[in-house]
Amino acid sequence: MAKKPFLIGITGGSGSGKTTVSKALITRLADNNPILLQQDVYYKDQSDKPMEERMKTNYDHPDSIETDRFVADLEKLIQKQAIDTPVYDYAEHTRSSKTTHVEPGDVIIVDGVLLFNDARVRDLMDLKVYVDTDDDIRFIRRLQRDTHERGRTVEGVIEQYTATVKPMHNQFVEPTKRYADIIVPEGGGNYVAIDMLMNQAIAMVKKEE
Ligand SMILES: Nc1ncnc2c1ncn2[C@@H]1O[C@H](COP(=O)(O)OP(=O)(O)O)[C@@H](O)[C@H]1O
Ligand SMILES: Nc1ccn([C@@H]2O[C@H](COP(=O)(O)O)[C@@H](O)[C@H]2O)c(=O)n1
Repeated sequence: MAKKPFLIGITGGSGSGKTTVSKALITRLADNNPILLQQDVYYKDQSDKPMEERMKTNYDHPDSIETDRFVADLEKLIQKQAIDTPVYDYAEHTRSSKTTHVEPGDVIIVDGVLLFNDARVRDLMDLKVYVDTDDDIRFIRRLQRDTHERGRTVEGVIEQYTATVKPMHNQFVEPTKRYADIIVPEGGGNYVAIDMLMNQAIAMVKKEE
């Protein structure tokens, strides 16, 4: 029987450094067949809605994610089956018509802002990590990233952050810190924590062999 993959879930507020940590782990675990799955690609399709309506969606509420499909895909990867994930377009606030084919791996790294919100998702994780970065640093990073990479204006980022991102963070993200096995301060720059996570993943993969 194929060995069970080791699943690491990485959550934390928007701009905390989840993706940076996840990608650093993928690089360090290159010899252990790692794959990355981002919860963001499971934001619900809104292609049937006009842009004006899409811009009003609360993307920091758990209802904005297609969690049933996300759970089903995670379960398939754990059973060593390949999946086809949606591709998300932040500038258009919806999915593109493409999909990404993902082959199963021995280490599965999953990152997402609302990752520990659903008990079904939490229960699939072997190691749960919360990246903990100050709100003001997260906001500055988000402002820079969203204006450079996600097609947003400065005014739009500030408005969205105040209206939904911050209140939903306090309601749905920060409280899930209590589910974490490990809390990583400052994210991407914390090489000690990233190396510890890498060593734990390698040890668990070897144990399963
Ligand atoms: N330690 C760091 N120092 C400076 N910039 C960082 C650091 N970690 C992440 N960033 C930058 O901040 C932005 C958000 O980081 P990212 O890893 O995408 O966060 P998240 O996935 O939690 O939203 C990115 O542009 C990234 O390059
Ligand atoms: N159409 C969308 C979809 C999501 N967002 C924001 O993305 C954030 C999560 O991604 P991070 O990489 O920052 O963790 C989340 O806070 C949503 O507000 C968006 O702006 N537009």
